[in-house]
Amino acid sequence: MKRVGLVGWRGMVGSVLMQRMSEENDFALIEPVFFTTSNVGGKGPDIGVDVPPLKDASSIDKLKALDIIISCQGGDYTNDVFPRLRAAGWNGYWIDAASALRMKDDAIIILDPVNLDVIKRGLAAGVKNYIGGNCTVSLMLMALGGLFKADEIEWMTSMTYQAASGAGAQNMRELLNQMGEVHRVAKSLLEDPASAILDIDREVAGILRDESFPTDNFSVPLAGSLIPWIDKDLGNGQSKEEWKGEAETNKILGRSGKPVPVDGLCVRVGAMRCHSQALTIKLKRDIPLDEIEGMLAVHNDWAKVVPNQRDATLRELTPVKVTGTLSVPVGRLRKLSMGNQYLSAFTVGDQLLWGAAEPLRRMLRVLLN
Ligand SMILES: NC(=O)C1=CN([C@@H]2O[C@H](COP(=O)(O)OP(=O)(O)OC[C@H]3O[C@@H](n4cnc5c(N)ncnc54)[C@H](OP(=O)(O)O)[C@@H]3O)[C@@H](O)[C@H]2O)C=CC1
Ligand SMILES: N[C@@H](CC(=O)OP(=O)(O)O)C(=O)O
Repeated sequence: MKRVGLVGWRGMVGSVLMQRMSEENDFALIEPVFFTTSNVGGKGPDIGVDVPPLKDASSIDKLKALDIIISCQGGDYTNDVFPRLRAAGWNGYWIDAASALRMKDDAIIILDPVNLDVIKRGLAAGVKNYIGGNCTVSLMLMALGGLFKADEIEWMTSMTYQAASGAGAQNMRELLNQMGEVHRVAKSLLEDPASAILDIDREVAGILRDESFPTDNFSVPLAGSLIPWIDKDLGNGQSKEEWKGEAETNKILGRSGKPVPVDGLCVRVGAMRCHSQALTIKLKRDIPLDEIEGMLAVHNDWAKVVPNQRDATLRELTPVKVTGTLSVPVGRLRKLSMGNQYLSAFTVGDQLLWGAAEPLRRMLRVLLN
């Protein structure tokens, strides 16, 4: 049995990974060894069987004894430990949720329903580093895999509506605290059916702009507002999150020639853990809509085409419907007035599942098989 080290298992992504590995019985196939950066000797997670006490995640000697390491600990940990581990001669497989190694030449971005061929070529060539993609990119590719596979996309823009969870657990808590504050100031007026809506609105705008409003994590209000910038400022007008769209999409697809241009605006909204995206796609040719729907529906088991009708859209194509599931619905499919090669689409996906944890556990399965 392979000895598999798990680092970062109690964080937000790590907890979702543990849950999925338990559901899929992955622990029965491996000898798991749990690590910590804060509680050496402490108790590991409850996975239905006894596990040894937590080991030190900074110990190169302990890590060297493993065949496979899965890290959800974050980029700082990867940047610190990974180079030292390789320098010490460790030749095992490194699977990581953090972005630190994603664009390195000796790493493959993993999303097996979309790029199992790229992963297999990497394994055959001796590549040892397998890194989860950016959540927005992975979810877009799960939804549009059929069109990318058929190489029918000339270019694409994506306008995102990204959930609080993408910024971390503390940010999810802060969003809820912000919502609570907004309700608190409006409560008495809301309870009075005769109160004027503009009075309510004035109270709400007042607290959103008040210095006491909880913004330690987001730095500005998200509840009752939105944040049209995610990740670093690259200095050229583009955010790093926006840059990932084209860079990671083309790397995941293993395209060596001309990249498919993918660009747009990434925006944080007050959803909890589902990212949504509005996509405008320029097709290479005029493909009938029913053929497009067919391509998307058959590409993988999780992409679900939602009919472009009001009721179906409200029922099936929202973060509330998708949260906590592996389903990646894609709808609002129609040809735009710019011409028959211009297609619109809207997709929603849980950014902690297909956006983070699921590609990691499936990579483990690929290695075990
Ligand atoms: N958040 C997201 O949506 C996504 C994140 N990622 C990447 O995954 C990595 C991990 O992200 P995320 O899971 O959000 O990180 P978390 O901050 O939730 O967890 C990271 C580590 O923080 C430590 N920690 C300290 N206090 C606590 C606490 N109260 N509860 C739980 N853990 C605690 C744990 O380490 P220890 O047990 O050793 O103390 C844990 O492993 C990052 O590199 C991120 O970029 C990738 C895709 C999406
Ligand atoms: N940046 C993403 C979450 C994330 O962790 O992305 P990455 O793995 O590319 O750093 C978001 O804010 O929604």
